[in-house]
Amino acid sequence: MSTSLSVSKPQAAASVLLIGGTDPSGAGLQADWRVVHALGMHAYTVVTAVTAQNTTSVSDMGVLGATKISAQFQSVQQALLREDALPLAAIKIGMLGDEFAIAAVCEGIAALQAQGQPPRVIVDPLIMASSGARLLTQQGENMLLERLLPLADVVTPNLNELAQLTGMPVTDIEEIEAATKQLLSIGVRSVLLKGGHYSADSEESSDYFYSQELHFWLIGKRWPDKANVLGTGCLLATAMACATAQGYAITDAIVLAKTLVSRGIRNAVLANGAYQARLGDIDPNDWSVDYQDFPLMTPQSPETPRLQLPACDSQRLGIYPVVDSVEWVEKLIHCGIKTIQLRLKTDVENPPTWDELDQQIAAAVKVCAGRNIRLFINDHWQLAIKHGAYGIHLGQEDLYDADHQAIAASGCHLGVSTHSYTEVARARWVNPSYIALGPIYATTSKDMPWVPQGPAAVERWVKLLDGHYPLVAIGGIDRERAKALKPTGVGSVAMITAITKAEDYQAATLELIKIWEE
Ligand SMILES: Cc1ncc(COP(=O)(O)OP(=O)(O)O)c(N)n1
Ligand SMILES: Cc1ncsc1CCOP(=O)(O)O
Repeated sequence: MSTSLSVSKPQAAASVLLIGGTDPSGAGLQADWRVVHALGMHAYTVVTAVTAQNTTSVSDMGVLGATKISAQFQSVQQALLREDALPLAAIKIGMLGDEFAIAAVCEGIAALQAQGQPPRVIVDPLIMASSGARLLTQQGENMLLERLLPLADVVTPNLNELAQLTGMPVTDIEEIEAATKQLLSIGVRSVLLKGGHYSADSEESSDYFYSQELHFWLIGKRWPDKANVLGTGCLLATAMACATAQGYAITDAIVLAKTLVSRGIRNAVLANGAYQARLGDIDPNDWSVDYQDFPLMTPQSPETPRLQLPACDSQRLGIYPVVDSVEWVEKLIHCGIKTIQLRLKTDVENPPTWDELDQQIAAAVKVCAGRNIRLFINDHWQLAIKHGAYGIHLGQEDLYDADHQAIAASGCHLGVSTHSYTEVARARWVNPSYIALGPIYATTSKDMPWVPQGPAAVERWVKLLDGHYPLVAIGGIDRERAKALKPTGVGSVAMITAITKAEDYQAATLELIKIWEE
């Protein structure tokens, strides 16, 4: 899996545009609207079709003419010209009905794109209702492929729609992956296949994402007592649109949306013969993400068994210096440090030989031996295993190049860096011994594309992950910031500068330990 993930940049309030058909039983635009409302956002709507349906049949359906659809787009355009308008940051497209509606929608989108910052476009390509009735004409299907899908940032078919759009079989994982790739060949930028790996006896519901740069499976818990919940496809695509409108990168938007769908299904209630998703109260700042709804992400088949890495002896790893020599390891354990990382970064001009790395790692392990020190080795997992270090710390890129089976078999602990919802979902797949969260504050020790997350984010991560993994906050942490982070409940703070560049490293270390243990 490529690691070139885009970076989320939270942005000021923005609006979304919902385009689709109405459904009196609660899916369609009505479901879309509930998501936007639950997230405290503003939605414009363009109605393309009015349906009369319930859970068993579609009894009537009328697609609006192109003039009526265009007139609605013009109203939205005018509203967006107002000075107090919330900028349009995302468009979600659901039911379209026929080729004339699609043509009107394509023109409307082009006009909106020309008017301001182009919004992200998420298309849920509805072709059939679950009752089997067509929601899009055959001509419309051709136009969807030719004109609309190439405008989308993400297309979210279900299995039937993927088969219908590609004409390919989708009965197993290989076929699913091949059909998803095929959609890209007609100009689609990325595909999120909903429920791509699903069987009645599976405990999981897995979606598959594919783009030029990245592919992954997203594995969520299934709620078997809540079967066929209405409108979950609408919910997923709309939640993705809302998240991108809030500044989340596409992959973070997908993780958040999957979480919201799981929450909706878990809390679904039976009404008029069908389960209706219930979102309940949601805090738009953290989407009220609950651990039981949070998915795992992996480039491997969802059938691959998950690793079991050893748990750390404590959920609270304390003050955690990250240092670049054996000498530093020795000096700091004499100050009372119990968790430490040897981070031997390769100097491009003068790279150390394998033997030099081997000697330093062997020496660091020896210094810590018999002292109850958690010594993590950054990056060089083979040497950490060879010398029996307590643990290995890997970033996301190194994580996917490393031999997970070998690490798990070695008994070494594993810490993993994360910077976003996506990376936490990826880290969860390998079941690490701890999760590092960064950068919390701006750092001068490393160039990073990520926006510093701040202490409020640490609080959110603790709320989500505490008790499941020990957590380590890193990035720009000094004495005052350690004090500020303590009330978040995070069990550990890691730092380079505050210790290794301190005028008096011993005083600085003792002070940090005191603050943390007080
Ligand atoms: C405790 C801890 N957290 C994060 C990092 C960063 O690791 P990584 O993403 O691998 O980046 P580099 O350290 O390799 O630059 C860390 N080292 N320790
Ligand atoms: C390696 C790393 N990963 C995230 S922030 C960081 C650097 C932390 O260094 P400092 O404590 O000097 O900001």
